[in-house]
Amino acid sequence: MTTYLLCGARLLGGAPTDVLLGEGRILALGASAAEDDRASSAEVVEAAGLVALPGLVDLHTHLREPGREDAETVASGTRAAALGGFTAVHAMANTSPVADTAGVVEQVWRLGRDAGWVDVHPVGAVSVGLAGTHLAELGAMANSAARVRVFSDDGHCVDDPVLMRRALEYVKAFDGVVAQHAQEPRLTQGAQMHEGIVSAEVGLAGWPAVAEEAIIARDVLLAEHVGSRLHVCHLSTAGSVEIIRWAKARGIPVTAEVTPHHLLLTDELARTYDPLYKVNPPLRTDADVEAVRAGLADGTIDIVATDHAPHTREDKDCEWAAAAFGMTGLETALAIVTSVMVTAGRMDWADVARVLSSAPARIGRIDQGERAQGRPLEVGEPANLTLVDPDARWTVDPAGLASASTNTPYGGRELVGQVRATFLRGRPTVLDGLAVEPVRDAGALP
Ligand SMILES: NC(=O)N[C@@H](CC(=O)O)C(=O)O
Ligand SMILES: [Zn+2]
Ligand SMILES: [Zn+2]
Repeated sequence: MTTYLLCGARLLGGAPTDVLLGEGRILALGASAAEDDRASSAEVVEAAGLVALPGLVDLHTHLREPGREDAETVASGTRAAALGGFTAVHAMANTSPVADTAGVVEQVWRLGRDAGWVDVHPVGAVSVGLAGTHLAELGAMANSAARVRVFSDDGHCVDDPVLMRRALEYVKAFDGVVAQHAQEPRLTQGAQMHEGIVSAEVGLAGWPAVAEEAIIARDVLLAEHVGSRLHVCHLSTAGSVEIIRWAKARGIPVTAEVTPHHLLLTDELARTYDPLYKVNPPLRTDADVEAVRAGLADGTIDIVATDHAPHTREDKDCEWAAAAFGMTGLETALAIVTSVMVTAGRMDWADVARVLSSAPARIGRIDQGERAQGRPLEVGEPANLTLVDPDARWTVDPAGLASASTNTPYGGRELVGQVRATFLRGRPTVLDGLAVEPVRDAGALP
């Protein structure tokens, strides 16, 4: 088997170190790496100046297969993920058919394994058909080959408090987590964008912050009541950050995610009437952006998740009100976190490794190793890692991205931080910023 010697990589942004990868694992670090017998035949990867991070893990990706292969497939979306530095993604359940049975989650898991770009961990639906009335077969999905641990009706809110309570109780049996799309449906009927000064001025129906905050407040209390893990998807308001901060101080087992777009963009962009900026939850105000940045920096918000939501031209190239909600994000996520948090001095690379790898891996229960304990990149750990040029400036070209859909809101924008290489179990899926080949080794290491 080929071994790879990464020369002079800065582990988590530290001093330059050599890293030897082989047999799917990190074989050696530092001076011993180059001296190791197994390094003599290694392929050398020049990594001077590059930061080595543990392979990124996305807890929230829409891969659209089965059902909307015109927007994305497991193969196209996971190739985009590898180019974005990811080695694992959680595939959301709002497919067609919905991933609400063991059969569908196993299908998605197999498609991911066959594609070989990243590990695909299917998310199971909470309710049958995402309809919000009957609990899906959570246990069967958990016990399937896909080993589902994250359950979500994402795209829809589990608004019935009794169903939410039952789901929280049920997933305890297999250490699962319910990931809530927090949106009070009655408060957001017909809503098109954040409710505020801009919505009033442009004349689009408003989506009040309270529609998100009311559900999060209810759900943290439910999680406390039943003693079960709750995860809050794509939190977007200052008030939501306050509620999570309060809940954590109280010891409630809640985790929260923010998307790159909610860390960067605001509702001012709706003035363009360009549906590229139409997303659920909506882009909020400057004050909200500042609150989610502060919440991420102080650990109130646990992770960054992309909510990569590819849509076809037919679904996006139309007037605002008719367009689908969602934007792509796998290939720009790391650069936005770098630009907004690292270059700005609010987070270091160890923090990036936490919010984009170890914390999402732990929430999704996808491995029990050092990475999940927050100590990635140790000898013996799976060789899932990403090399980033921390200073590279690049301009986003929608046509140059690998996703099958082009609905990125960042076209023409200059970002800092570029993925140069991604390794999945010791094999490169990306080298020199280009996709190499998938890893077809039938799954995880023993
Ligand atoms: N985020 C979005 O705007 N859209 C998502 C659904 C979701 O994440 O709620 C989608 O599936 O398109
Ligand atoms: Zn959602
Ligand atoms: Zn989503």
